[in-house]
Amino acid sequence: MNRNQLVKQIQEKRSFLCVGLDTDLTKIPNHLKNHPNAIVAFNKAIIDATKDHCVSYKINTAFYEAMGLKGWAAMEETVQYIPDTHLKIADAKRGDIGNTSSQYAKAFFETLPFDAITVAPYMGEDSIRPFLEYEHKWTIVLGLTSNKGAADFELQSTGNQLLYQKVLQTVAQWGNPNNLMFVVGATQATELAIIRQIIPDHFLLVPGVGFQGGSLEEVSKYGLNQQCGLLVNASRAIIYASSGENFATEAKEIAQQYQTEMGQYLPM
Ligand SMILES: O=c1ccn([C@@H]2O[C@H](COP(=O)(O)O)[C@@H](O)[C@H]2O)c(=O)[nH]1
Repeated sequence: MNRNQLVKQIQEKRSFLCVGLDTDLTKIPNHLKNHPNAIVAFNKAIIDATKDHCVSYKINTAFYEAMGLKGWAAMEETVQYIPDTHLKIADAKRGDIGNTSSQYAKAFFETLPFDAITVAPYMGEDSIRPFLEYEHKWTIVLGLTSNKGAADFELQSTGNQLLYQKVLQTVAQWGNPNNLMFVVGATQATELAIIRQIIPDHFLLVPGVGFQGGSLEEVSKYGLNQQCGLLVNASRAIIYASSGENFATEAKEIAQQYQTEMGQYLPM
């Protein structure tokens, strides 16, 4: 999916919501637990219920990898079920020496039909370059993450700027706003004004609203650009809105609430 297609989806739906499919067998409703393909059945119901209210789905691969072969199969079936109108993100946080990163890129962009993958920048340009070589695919680089540990390295000073700011400035030169995005946690909304000075045009993937307490209003105030430029992710707040048989209708309700609020903030 290219940038124009993504922006068109956002404009049509008046939503920049990304639903996170962090599906955990221990948390899905009891009536589904004995289903022979429980994770996929749950995910399909969530996708059917939320697809009119979001423009993207983010599969955090950890939840699937933890289940071994069955998990990979569930991930594959899930990503194939997501409509092509929606940006399909693998939240895999990969990155290694060049030839290994090439294999990661092949795994998520060719073997699996993801549009985007999250990548850690710590190993530098050659670890990210193989992902950027794919046309119409997105590399989403960790910038300023939502967790407390962001203070350990990302928020440390390196001369006249913070480490995460140096990452944004440097990595932005390796790609362009049509193939690169950055992760910025919603819990870091106050940094967004500075971030927009460094990377005014890039899309930002913003996790951390809902359970982690980030504010959609603050993120939108400081992070939106002329073409929206934001994908705000919520995982647990949507997929576990109810643990009963009504889980999908409750998930729809929460996704719709995010969509309505997002519509109020969108500039276009
Ligand atoms: O800085 C980061 C980077 C990634 N994540 C991931 O996003 C979701 C958030 O889930 P919620 O349930 O909405 O809190 C999850 O997959 C994280 O691994 C993040 O939270 N922060």
